[in-house]
Amino acid sequence: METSRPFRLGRIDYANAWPIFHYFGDMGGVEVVSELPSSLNQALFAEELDMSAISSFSYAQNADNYLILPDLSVSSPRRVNSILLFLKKPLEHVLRGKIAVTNTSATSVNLLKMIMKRYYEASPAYVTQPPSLEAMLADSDAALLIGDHAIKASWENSRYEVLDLGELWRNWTGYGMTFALVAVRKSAALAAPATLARVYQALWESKQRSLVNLEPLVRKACTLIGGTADYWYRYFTELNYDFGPAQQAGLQLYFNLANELELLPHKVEMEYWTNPSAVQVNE
Ligand SMILES: C=C(O[C@@H]1C=C(C(=O)O)C=C[C@H]1O)C(=O)O
Repeated sequence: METSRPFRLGRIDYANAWPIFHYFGDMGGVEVVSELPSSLNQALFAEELDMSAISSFSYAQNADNYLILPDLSVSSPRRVNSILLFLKKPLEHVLRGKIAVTNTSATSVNLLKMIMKRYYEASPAYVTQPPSLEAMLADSDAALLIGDHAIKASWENSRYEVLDLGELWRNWTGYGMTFALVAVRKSAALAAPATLARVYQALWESKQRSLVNLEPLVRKACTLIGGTADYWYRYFTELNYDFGPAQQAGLQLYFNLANELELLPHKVEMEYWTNPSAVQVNE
């Protein structure tokens, strides 16, 4: 018997995760919490959530206690369009200077550190700040923003040169990058297997339905965030929501590099939840 306590599911409050959640309606016994990635990372770790979309870096930090939900992610094979480094000074100066990074991210901040260290062979200073471009650039040479904050800042500040971290990673490694995964705490998976299976099925169906017809998401984005329909069609199309062999290989490389650079204290072996209702029984 599962307990009567609601199953708590975390949803990333950025457009990049909409396909996974857009059609996830009310479900008995499930409470949805909508937050920015760093808050969700913390809440899942603190056991305030049972399952959540989280930064892939946060999965790696807690891989012993979490399982990955298969075939769901926020990834980009090439440019991501919303993980952007805004340069106030020329790049040569930034490489020796100071970068302000958003306090809403875990994956992208560490990705930036890897790119700086290994791709540019540079060691700039970092300072963490709330995601407000002008305040960040007041005292730094460049600023990293993610999600809707990055998108809006890119529309409003065309005077800055902008580097797309998805594109840099791809040019450097030849791989795509996975920024977010959906993870469940192992103890929650044991305590509520049937609810978990229902939630997973609904998230997976939301993804499929969203990608078959992007129009409702595009319209919602134009209304809530702004921009043109063309922008949002391209945005959702250039992102990828699968977690197949290609995405897994890119993310494993990221985890290995994070460990080599001591951003992660241990190696990571990805472990998956398997859907009991999908298991074929041979009679
Ligand atoms: C694609 C993006 O990925 C996001 C980046 C995250 C991070 O850097 O920790 C976390 C969740 C993702 O939704 C984005 O913000 O644009």
